[in-house]
Amino acid sequence: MPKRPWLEESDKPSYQVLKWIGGGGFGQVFKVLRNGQAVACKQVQLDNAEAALDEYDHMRSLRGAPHIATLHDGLEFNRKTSKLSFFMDYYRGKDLDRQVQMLRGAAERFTESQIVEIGFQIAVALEFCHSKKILHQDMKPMNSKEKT
Ligand SMILES: Nc1ncnc2c1ncn2[C@@H]1O[C@H](COP(=O)(O)OP(=O)(O)OP(=O)(O)O)[C@@H](O)[C@H]1O
Repeated sequence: MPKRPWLEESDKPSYQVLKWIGGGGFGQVFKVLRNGQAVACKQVQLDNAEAALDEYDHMRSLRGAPHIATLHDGLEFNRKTSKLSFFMDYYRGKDLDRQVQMLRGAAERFTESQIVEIGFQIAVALEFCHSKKILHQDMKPMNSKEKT
């Protein structure tokens, strides 16, 4: 397990899972209650520890970036489940993929000004990443959420 000074090892998580949000091959995202606050928790298996630590480091350097979820302090490794967890601001609402599906189902579409606003926000966020020499590499509608 690669060492990081801020890595906390424990048998007992510091949070309570409220619901599963989604996930891909690499990790799963949950809405959790931590320190009395609802936050998003990304959980990754130990096999993907290097990638998870990289994502954590990148998110640390993106703190304060416009339109990017802010990372919270604390990276936890649970010895019992062999899972790494890190935390960020939780965004309610549907991801862009789901919104498009719903609009399509109702034979509707985003308006031109909505498309411009969404595209602009994504471009601003990516520009910030690039200014920190970070490439997203997995930009897709499912990874974009509406701020409600
Ligand atoms: N901070 C957050 N608040 C609310 N929902 C989130 C947050 N971060 C991610 N999600 C949602 O959780 C789901 C999974 O996110 P994740 O970033 O793990 O996606 P992925 O890229 O598909 O997975 P992987 O990185 O494992 O390939 C997506 O639907 C995403 O919109």
